[in-house]
Amino acid sequence: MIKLSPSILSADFANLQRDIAVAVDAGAEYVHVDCMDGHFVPNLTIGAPVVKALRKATDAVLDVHLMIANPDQYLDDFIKAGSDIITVHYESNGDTLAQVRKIKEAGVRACVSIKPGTPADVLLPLLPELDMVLIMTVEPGFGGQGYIDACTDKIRAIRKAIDENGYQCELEIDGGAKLTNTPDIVAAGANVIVAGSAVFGGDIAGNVKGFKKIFDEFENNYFAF
Ligand SMILES: O=C(CO)[C@H](O)[C@H](O)COP(=O)(O)O
Repeated sequence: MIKLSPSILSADFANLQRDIAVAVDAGAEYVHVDCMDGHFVPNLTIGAPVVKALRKATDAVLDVHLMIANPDQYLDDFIKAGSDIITVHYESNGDTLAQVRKIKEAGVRACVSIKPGTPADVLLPLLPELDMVLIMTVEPGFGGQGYIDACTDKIRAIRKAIDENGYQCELEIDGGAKLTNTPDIVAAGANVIVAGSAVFGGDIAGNVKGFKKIFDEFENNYFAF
């Protein structure tokens, strides 16, 4: 199943509960929470206290993306805050596999992300243990950037590895997804689409429904054969 994970980085920060409710009521499966520390990326956004507040504000699946230099320092906080999925970056400090295992032992789904300049191969040894993998399709840090086309080959490579080995691992992409390029992104093999500006810029419910329509069309064609 193809899922939408609206990135609240582009939502109204004074009305997160409202904007999340509109997106979820319109059919979004996950809610993507971009946590940035001003070190791993040149932007400072959301910390564990806000995730904790969001946990009280919604029953939606909180898909928490840690763009932080030192996950080991903060993993406990994000686990206790009520994250459903936690993504750590392969490029962050520490032992990525140990971080994945810690997340899973806490009963939280674990995901590892790579930046656009990191080859997909680094994920291959991790895939058997992952609930999800996240291919960044923009340089992490800011919403509203253009999709980097060169990342599509990485989506294809990871989809092939997941399918050939029968791994139970979702494949998420993050950055620059619009209604126009999403058909190609899902055709390449992504099954969780993060979209920020394309969801929260304008009519939130209408935008979510636009993505869902594309997903439905793809699934109907795909399963028709
Ligand atoms: O992680 C992010 C930036 O680091 C954002 O989630 C991502 O860029 C989504 O925003 P948009 O859909 O507007 O590109």
